[in-house]
Amino acid sequence: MDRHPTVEATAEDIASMEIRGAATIGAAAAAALREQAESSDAETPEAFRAELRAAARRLHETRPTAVSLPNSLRYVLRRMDGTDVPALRSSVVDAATAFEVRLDRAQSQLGAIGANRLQDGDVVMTHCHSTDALACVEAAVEQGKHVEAIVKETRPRLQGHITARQLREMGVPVTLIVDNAARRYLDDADHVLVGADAIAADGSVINKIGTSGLAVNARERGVPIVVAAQTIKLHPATMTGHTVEIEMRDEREVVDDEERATIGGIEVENPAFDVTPPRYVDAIVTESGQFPPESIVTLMRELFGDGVADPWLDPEER
Ligand SMILES: O=P(O)(O)OC[C@H]1O[C@H](OP(=O)(O)O)[C@H](O)[C@@H]1O
Repeated sequence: MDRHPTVEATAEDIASMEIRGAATIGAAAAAALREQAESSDAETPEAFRAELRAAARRLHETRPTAVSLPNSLRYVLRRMDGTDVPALRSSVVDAATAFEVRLDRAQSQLGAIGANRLQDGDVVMTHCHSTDALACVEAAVEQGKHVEAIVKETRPRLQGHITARQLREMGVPVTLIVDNAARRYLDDADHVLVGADAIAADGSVINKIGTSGLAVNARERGVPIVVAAQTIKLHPATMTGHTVEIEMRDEREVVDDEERATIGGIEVENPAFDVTPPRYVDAIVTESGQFPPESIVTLMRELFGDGVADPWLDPEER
């Protein structure tokens, strides 16, 4: 069997952002590997392993920035073990399921830790849509705290609308603003609360484009910047000096072809993420506790000290 249709569909949905958000992408990738394993008709262990690696490669090539995707694939493929196909299959199924359970548990632990930073009556300003960041607000609300939110709409994909909807479902009063209004409304905010697609070893935060400008403005206004990021957002390759690739997305997300033609010959750039240096970040909240950005490398060494091989590559390519 070649790639399972679910792998292909998941890959397409990640690329088109039908499936989006770093944690959600990681969970979807693990589920797709499980589907591939469950339906595999490989007759030899080698064929099974090759199939799983091919599926992981397809998922890996979809979006380059959120490290939860390779961390998810790594988690599952490293646990692929056995001398026959049934054993290999069940190791992959178990690993994918364990990964999903871990994600859920990590997010609720992180939420409880992040909620401690929020006081009754606080106002948070959000950027984009982060399930990790929202877990902090949800836990605070469940503790009985009244929290309000100023939600940046987040051009060009308007993920702020998802954030606004989910906050309303929690009963949180929401003020939606355009991105350009953020500085004006920072005076009304007690925290900037964002997620992350990747955290580098020096504590830099790679998150939705606009995060770094927001952080600089928040620092100037004296508003603390909190990043909610479970440990699958830690980018192990940055420990050895690799940089994080910033995804450039389709120009038509910024301006459609018709409008562009009326403007005349212009260049359009659409980076999906930017890098916020650690000096603009007050705390990174993970399921293992909260850290000043500069000390996140200690946690990274603990979690990824055993190396960061890419198990989706064929053995001869590694
Ligand atoms: O894992 P959670 O916290 O849900 O999301 C983390 C981050 O993923 C999103 O990226 P995109 O919308 O997929 O480009 C945002 O940048 C968000 O902060």
